[in-house]
Amino acid sequence: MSGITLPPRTPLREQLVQQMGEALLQEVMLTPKPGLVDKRNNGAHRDMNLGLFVRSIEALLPRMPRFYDLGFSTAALAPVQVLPMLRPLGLACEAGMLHATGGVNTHKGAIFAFGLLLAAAGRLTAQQQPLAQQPLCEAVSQFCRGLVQRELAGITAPRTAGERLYQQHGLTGARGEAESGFHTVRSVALPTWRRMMTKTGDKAQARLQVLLHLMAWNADTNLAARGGVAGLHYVQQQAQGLLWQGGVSAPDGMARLYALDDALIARHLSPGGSADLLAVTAFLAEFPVGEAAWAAW
Ligand SMILES: CC(C)(COP(=O)(O)OP(=O)(O)OC[C@H]1O[C@@H](n2cnc3c(N)ncnc32)[C@H](O)[C@@H]1O)[C@@H](O)C(=O)NCCC(=O)NCCS
Ligand SMILES: Nc1ncnc2c1ncn2[C@@H]1O[C@H](COP(=O)(O)OP(=O)(O)OP(=O)(O)O)[C@@H](O)[C@H]1O
Repeated sequence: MSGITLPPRTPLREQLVQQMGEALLQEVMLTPKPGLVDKRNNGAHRDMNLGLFVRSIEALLPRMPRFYDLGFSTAALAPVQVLPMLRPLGLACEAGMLHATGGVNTHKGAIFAFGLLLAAAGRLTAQQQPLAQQPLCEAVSQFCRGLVQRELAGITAPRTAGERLYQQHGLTGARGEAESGFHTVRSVALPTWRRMMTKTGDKAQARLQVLLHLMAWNADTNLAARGGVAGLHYVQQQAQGLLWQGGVSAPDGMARLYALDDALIARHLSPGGSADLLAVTAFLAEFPVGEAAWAAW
């Protein structure tokens, strides 16, 4: 593209893409995740398994630096002008995912979220702003300003689950979460992560507790697409009940988690959106990075 200033191939860009890959791998390997693909089973999915997720991640990562580069080279533009330029990259990523998975949607939500986050990181770096959680999420929110109103409010013939669920129930899904600057991640998941890491330092247990909190409060359109609003509320109530009884740290916490896994599988329910936000939480937990990390010392 002529006239576009691309960033130098800095270690920072490669570090961020590596952090994204690690976050996605940690998410799918975490076990037991109720209703989701993990090392114990394929959750409520007939068309997915662990190997497919790993192949999908391997297919996605080489495409992700483009989001950072576009965020960097468009740093002088108004944020709302950037999202339409990111969309083709996102759709190409989805095509790459579907090619790698034989047509199975493993990371649609993750591509959207991480494409925005990497573009935000590129924008902040070009603007010499600190790479920390708050400015990163604020930049994502600015990219997506008006997205729900623009893409969902006027829908007459819904083509996707997300569009249908907005029309029927006003659920905003991945778009709403991104436009809010990942509010659920910042207000629920990251505080839970920090609290658990301070309390026990056990990363696996902290991630399971984060997932439970996300399942308890996130309006996950994957659940609503599979089980209607009743299915979404069932999972939220079950997760809230488990947390109320002490969560994963309770003496019978893990046994209750396995039982919830079996219950969601029996009901064909999969909290895929919460799984995506779990990966976003793991990614953001690494920030501040770069100069901001040194400045934070
Ligand atoms: C914006 C997209 C992902 C919305 O897709 P869709 O209409 O199916 O919406 P929906 O929100 O139901 O689901 C998408 C995925 O998001 C995840 N998800 C569901 N609910 C939530 C939630 N509350 N919070 C976060 N993620 C969620 C699920 O894994 C789901 O598979 C899609 O339309 C799209 O534009 N994809 C191309 C990628 C792109 O635009 N990238 C450019 C920005 S980088
Ligand atoms: N470990 C995981 N297991 C299952 N789904 C996950 C996992 N991690 C993330 N997800 C998310 O959940 C989505 C898969 O859920 P689901 O299969 O309900 O979506 P779908 O493919 O759109 O629906 P359907 O399979 O009914 O056509 C993926 O797009 C992904 O965003």
